[in-house]
Amino acid sequence: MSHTAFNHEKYRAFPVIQKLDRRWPGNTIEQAPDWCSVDLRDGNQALIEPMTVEQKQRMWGLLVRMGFKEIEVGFPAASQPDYDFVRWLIEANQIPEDVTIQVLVQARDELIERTYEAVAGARRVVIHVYNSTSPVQRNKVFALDKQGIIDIARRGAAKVQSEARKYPRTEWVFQYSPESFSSTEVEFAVDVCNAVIDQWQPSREKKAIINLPATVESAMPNVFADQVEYFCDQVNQRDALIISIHTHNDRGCAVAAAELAILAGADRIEGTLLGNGERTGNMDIVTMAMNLYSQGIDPQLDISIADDIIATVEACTNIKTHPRHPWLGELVYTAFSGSHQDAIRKCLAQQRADEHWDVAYLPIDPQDIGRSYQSVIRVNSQSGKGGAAYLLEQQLGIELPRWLQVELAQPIQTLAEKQQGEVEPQQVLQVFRQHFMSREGQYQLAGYQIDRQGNQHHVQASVSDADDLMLIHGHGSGAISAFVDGMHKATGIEIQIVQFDEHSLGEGADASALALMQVNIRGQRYTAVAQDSDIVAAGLSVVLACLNTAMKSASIAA
Ligand SMILES: CC(=O)SCCNC(=O)CCNC(=O)[C@H](O)C(C)(C)COP(=O)(O)OP(=O)(O)OC[C@H]1O[C@@H](n2cnc3c(N)ncnc32)[C@H](O)[C@@H]1OP(=O)(O)O
Ligand SMILES: CC(C)C(=O)C(=O)O
Ligand SMILES: [Mg+2]
Repeated sequence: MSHTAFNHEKYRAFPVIQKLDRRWPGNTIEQAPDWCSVDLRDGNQALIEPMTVEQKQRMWGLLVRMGFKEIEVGFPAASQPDYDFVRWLIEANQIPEDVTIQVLVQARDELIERTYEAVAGARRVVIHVYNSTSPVQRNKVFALDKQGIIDIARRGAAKVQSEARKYPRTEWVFQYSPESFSSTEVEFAVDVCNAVIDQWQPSREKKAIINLPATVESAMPNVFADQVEYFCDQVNQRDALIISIHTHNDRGCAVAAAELAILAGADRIEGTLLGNGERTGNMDIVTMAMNLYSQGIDPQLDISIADDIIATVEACTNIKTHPRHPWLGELVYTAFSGSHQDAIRKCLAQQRADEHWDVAYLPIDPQDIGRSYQSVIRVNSQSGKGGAAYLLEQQLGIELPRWLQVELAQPIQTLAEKQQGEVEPQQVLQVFRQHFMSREGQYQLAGYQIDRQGNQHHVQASVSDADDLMLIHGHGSGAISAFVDGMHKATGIEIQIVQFDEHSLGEGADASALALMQVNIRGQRYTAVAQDSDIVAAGLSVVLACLNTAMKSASIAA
């Protein structure tokens, strides 16, 4: 049944920009932009419970560790915690030489004055002033015409400038945002910014920052790129400006919009870690940085400390990270499905350290961000033979032959379906031991002796048969075939070896051998694995283990 309130006719399409000279589609990103974290401001203002000073201090520590050189630390004129935090940074000497703090303020005189008081004594500060410019803000919020909006911007810019003169020991950088830029007529956005630029008179040596926000993301990223390219072409004194981008994620494209904006000529990106921020969040800097990293570009941020990033963001925002969050989510380097596991296993086995990364389904090496290969492949009912084999191989340190992978897949699938969930690596090992390495059975190897003449082997072995001890003699081209011959003579059971593999486990005094075998007895196949410190004993024992498995089945026992 349709819901009458759900009516698309309530909305209209975003106006198309008639831009026939667009150049950005042919550009590429070749280096990281300047980054500015706004976690402590835009991220903070969107939280149910804004960060305490302690949480802000913790977030600050992380941002510095990651290598941010510009950090918007708050809106100090808005609240006492914001003010106190900024004072702590300055008075406790917490700002490294190469890091610049940024503070946000509305274009209002009393707030600008308080903002300067808050940052007094800092070495270098970006004063970020803004007012909103879009039609809905002009008409409904500010009830002003275009000139009225330009006047707010110019007056705010002038006030920022005059206050700065009162604190000559600080190096001031001025930043202006036409808030709601992407919903503003782009020609008018240029006019407003030109008024601010005219006031500030920046130069190539002393640039101003013009920050272009998609305060609410309202159109596709290509439209935003057109707006940014138009702006960069038309704004005055482009070479005296740093063009910054501040996108939000209302349509889920904040990162894409920021990337296309770089193609369109922007220099700097504002965003937050893991995308916290108003509504659906700010542009996620971690995602954009990792997008660059995975293309061979140095992101100039340390994302290798992924677990630290997640733990700190979660502790400061009280928001959990989605397990499928791009690049950092708990599940993004994990494959449950069979064909993915198979491909990952094969590619990982061929990946060489001196070659570019080229692994199907894994866009980067999970180890780069501290994830182990152990967690790459996980097993549930969607998994094929490769998954369980991979987990077992990780634990045993051997490569399972394909025929045994197939054998192992069946009991693992049964278990996965039975428990309706993930099969842990330990369970895979348990199933393997239960199914293939049982030491119980009628026949056990008690001792052996081998004579070799040329290619001929003669085996004399003692095999316990329940309470008796059988002495067997056999001949063959190898120790195993000679033993099989002896067992045939002693029991009348013909054993045909279908598959046989041997691996050594461990090294030195602790080394042992693993013998893997599949036999055919009276038309049926049986599989077993035996382990022994002696490689020949492992090979003979696995014959008996296969025979024991066969003896337990109805067809042989009968
Ligand atoms: C897109 C963004 O994220 S912008 C940043 C938004 N962040 C925040 O607002 C968080 C911190 N802000 C606050 O705590 C408060 O807004 C304060 C303390 C700064 C100011 O509070 P108030 O004085 O009550 O004003 P408020 O913010 O509600 O704004 C209302 C008034 O300021 C004017 N105003 C709002 N923004 C601006 C601006 N950028 N420049 C100039 N005037 C502005 C409005 O027109 C309105 O004027 P009116 O009272 O004459 O109608
Ligand atoms: C203050 C501005 C830059 C902002 O946060 C926005 O427009 O989203
Ligand atoms: Mg914002």
